[in-house]
Amino acid sequence: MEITTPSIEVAAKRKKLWLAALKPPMYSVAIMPMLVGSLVAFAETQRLQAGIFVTFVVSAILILAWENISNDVFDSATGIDVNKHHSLVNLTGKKRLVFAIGNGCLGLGIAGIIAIALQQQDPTVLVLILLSCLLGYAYQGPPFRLGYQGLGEILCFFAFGPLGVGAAYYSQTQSWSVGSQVAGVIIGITTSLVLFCSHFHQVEDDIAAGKRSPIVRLGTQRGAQLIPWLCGLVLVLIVVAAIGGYLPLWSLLALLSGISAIRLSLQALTYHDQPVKIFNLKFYAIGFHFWSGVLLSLGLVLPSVL
Ligand SMILES: C/C(=C\COP(=O)(O)OP(=O)(O)O)CCC[C@H](C)CCC[C@H](C)CCCC(C)C
Ligand SMILES: O=C(O)C1=CC(=O)c2ccccc2C1=O
Repeated sequence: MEITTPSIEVAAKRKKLWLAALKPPMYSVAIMPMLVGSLVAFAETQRLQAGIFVTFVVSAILILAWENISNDVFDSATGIDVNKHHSLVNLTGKKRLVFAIGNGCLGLGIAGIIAIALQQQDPTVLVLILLSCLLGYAYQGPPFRLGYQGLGEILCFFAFGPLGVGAAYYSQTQSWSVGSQVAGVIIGITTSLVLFCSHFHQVEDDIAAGKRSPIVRLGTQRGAQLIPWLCGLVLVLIVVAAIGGYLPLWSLLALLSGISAIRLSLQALTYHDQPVKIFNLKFYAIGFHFWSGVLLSLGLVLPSVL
């Protein structure tokens, strides 16, 4: 039998809390719009500006870090995070420092986007990303706090979808295309699905803090029933985009993510009203987001390399 001392247990628990606070898997939602938008440009033009791509990915990660760090600060003011032990504010007890670090991330992220805009002598990308950040602030910051009204998924759709993917495409081509916007809609829906799935285990805390998340509004059962329909919509859009010629036929590879969609739907339908079992639903949704995005990306690259 393994003997563990209390201090080792405490350290392991603390490490777990820090990992939960920093949410490493979540950063795939920042990378995917950049990857897909840039690869739609590559599929259409056979060119990829690697420096711009890397700068954009790093900036997107920094901007998402700001969103998450400042989320803990704003939520500490409403009392919604009292039971959230992995809130950065609860973990450190240093609200001002946490806020300053978050704002530092935002500053660095925007600096990267400004560098792209300056290199291209074109402010379009900067305007699109500033708009995304504005939506991100409106989600959680005063006086808006639109996430508390259940509007987060709509903001999330536009920020990561048409705006995020559109900005990545524009940074490569300095033009627009229907294909990139169709890809934007697909990424927008899968990203909003992650946010939607993050509410199931928080219904009680949300009601107590006056947050009317979509799951508080719909109830967990109807919320769970919506998930297969949203996954199905994504898969239908992939078929329509590929058959309609907006994306390469190889994009149909992304249909394989249907396996993740089935796992996600089954988990939601089975455990929707059991917080202890449903707390990790958002990671199932990240799985669907990840595989649909990666396989779509593969489908965008393969026609040029085969
Ligand atoms: C912070 C977000 C969700 C967390 O919400 P919640 O308060 O329920 O979570 P906790 O339970 O952990 O407290 C995500 C909010 C997303 C937002 C609507 C849109 C963000 C836009 C980004 C700032 C823009 C990113 C640009 C880019 C990568 C294209
Ligand atoms: O902590 C979370 O639950 C989320 C964090 C986050 O950055 C994000 C971004 C886009 C969609 C959903 C989410 C979260 O759910």
